[in-house]
Amino acid sequence: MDDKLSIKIQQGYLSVRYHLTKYYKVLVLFLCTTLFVLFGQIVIAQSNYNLGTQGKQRVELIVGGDFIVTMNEAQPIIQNGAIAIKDGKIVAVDTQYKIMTSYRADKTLPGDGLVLMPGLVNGHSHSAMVLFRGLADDLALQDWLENYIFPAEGQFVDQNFVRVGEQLACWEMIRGGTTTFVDMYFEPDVAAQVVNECGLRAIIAPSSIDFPSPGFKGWDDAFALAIDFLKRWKGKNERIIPAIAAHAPYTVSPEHLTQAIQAARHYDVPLTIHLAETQGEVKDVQQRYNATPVKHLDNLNFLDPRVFAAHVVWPNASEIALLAKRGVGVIHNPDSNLKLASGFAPIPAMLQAGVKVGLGTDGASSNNVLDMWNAIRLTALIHKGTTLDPTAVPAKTVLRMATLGSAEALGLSNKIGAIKVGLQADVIQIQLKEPHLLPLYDVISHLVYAANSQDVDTVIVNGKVLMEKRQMLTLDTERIRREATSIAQRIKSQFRPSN
Ligand SMILES: CSC[C@H]1O[C@@H](n2cnc3c(O)ncnc32)[C@H](O)[C@@H]1O
Ligand SMILES: [Zn+2]
Repeated sequence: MDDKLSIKIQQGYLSVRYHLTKYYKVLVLFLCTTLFVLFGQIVIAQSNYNLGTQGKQRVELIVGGDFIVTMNEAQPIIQNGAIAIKDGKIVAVDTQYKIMTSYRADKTLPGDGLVLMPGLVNGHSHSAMVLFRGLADDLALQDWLENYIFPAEGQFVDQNFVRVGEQLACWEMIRGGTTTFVDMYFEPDVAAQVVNECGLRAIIAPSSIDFPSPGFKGWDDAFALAIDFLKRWKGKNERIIPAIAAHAPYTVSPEHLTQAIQAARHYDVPLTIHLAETQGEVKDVQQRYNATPVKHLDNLNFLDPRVFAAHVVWPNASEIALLAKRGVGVIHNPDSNLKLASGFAPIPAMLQAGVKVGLGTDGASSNNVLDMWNAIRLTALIHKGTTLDPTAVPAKTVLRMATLGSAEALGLSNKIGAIKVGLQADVIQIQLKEPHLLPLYDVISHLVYAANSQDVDTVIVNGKVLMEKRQMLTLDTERIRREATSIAQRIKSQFRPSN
């Protein structure tokens, strides 16, 4: 029958019928069935979703990785893993399947082609010195410090210098996967404000030294400001830990070193110092105090677990034993030690003795980058060369030093340094797809010997994403570039070294 409309009067009603061909009847039947099936599927999906989300715990963030390198002895590497983050802390570490079926998150950062690991902990830096990057190279420590750096600091370091320098340093550190750093410098309130805004975690240790430094006549006024700073900041911000810094045994008198450690104990804060950095320092301290630098500090009752010392290139065997016994942390800065020709710190012997050893970059005018991947790679290489032993400081040990090792040395391992339930969520994702990371046999090997700072894909501190897929989220990088360039122009035209 042809399609046609027929209108009839049937039993008193007006009947409108549309006569369809066989072909159209099949089509209508097909459409109705499809609609019915689709509707059924929507109902089933909705009830599955309700069932799924009802049983799932809500978290803020889920972060995945093809591998999680945890630094937790109990579960060192998890394949196809993920973590759940709530209130800035890690609340679960497991396989992706377990995490995805147990938690629902406001945001998920999938882990395909990525390693998830603890953020890097830079145990020694002078952040704002990035503005002196490349100003004085190829010099020995004393010449570099006395004739170039101290004069430059006297001439240019002020609040604006530290604000811009700190921002530039934080930008560089976030790009490279550093999530916590130690800042031993000037203008601590400005530094703390920048750290607060950019989202990193930092120990901020205002410098005290026995002679004039930017803004100070000498030790007394510098130390008074340091105490004032720590009284105002201690316990105020989860990510900002105030500390005390005494420059070094050759620039701070025994009375002032004693004052520093007493204050650190009284206010219960960390204390940091440059120690046994060069052979010249060992000679100088020996002559003045009739003791080698570590022994000199021990004679002053200075050494305890709240102290962490940068460099320690020239300790003798009994001093290494003393550092281990007193629980002092040591921060190894291989780039700086090589560039200033200070020497090779006896890291294998210190690890063997049980010293808490972490890694740092030092300032960007003795390095010249705040790049922990360089420090990791150098540490894994130079000690093999100096000991003629290829098993010295293996890859796994170095990666531990850059994360949990530094955290232990700084007294922060109850908060950071590993991917473990209860610790703060300071984690990074590293890409594994670029050619220098292919093929992949051993993820730890790649992280130590092949990866670099540009492989850092995403950075999270305290559960907050600071860089996502290399996109900076908390700093105005264009403005920082402009301001840093303008300060550098002034330094270039006005700086006069003192020799
Ligand atoms: C008082 S701490 C800040 C002070 O230390 C200077 N400094 C930077 N790097 C080093 C180093 O390797 N050894 C000794 N002193 C260093 C920095 O320029 C500040 O003046
Ligand atoms: Zn230093």
